[in-house]
Amino acid sequence: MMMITKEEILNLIQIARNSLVYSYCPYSHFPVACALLCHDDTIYTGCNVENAAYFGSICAERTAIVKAVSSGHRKFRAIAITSNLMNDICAPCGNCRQFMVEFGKDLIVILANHK
Ligand SMILES: O=c1ccn([C@H]2C[C@H](O)[C@@H](CO)O2)c(=O)[nH]1
Ligand SMILES: [Zn+2]
Repeated sequence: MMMITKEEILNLIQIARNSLVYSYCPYSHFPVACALLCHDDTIYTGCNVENAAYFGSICAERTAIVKAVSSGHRKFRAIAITSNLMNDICAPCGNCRQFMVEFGKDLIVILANHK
């Protein structure tokens, strides 16, 4: 079983929250961001990047995974996902869940509200 410390969790959530400002979401007006912790402790951030062809939009989670994989990382420990919702969490879509499980079934998924 993969382990993660409380400090690592809080750090990932903070980094994800800090990346919300980069979200490009002129169509949904729903900013989502995340922080992906690699096996070697490298962290990649991601945000949703939308497109006028809405189904061409990419979610925050896949942005981070694609950044990491295209930089040589394939083993991940955890991902923290957040949005601008003060009192609710944002759950990853099916496409992103498929992307996550592709690289390991024991990824720790942290869903955080906005501070
Ligand atoms: O877990 C999620 C859920 C939604 N979105 C994005 C996709 C789209 O840009 C917007 C509205 O669904 O939020 C993400 O990035 N991650
Ligand atoms: Zn998604």
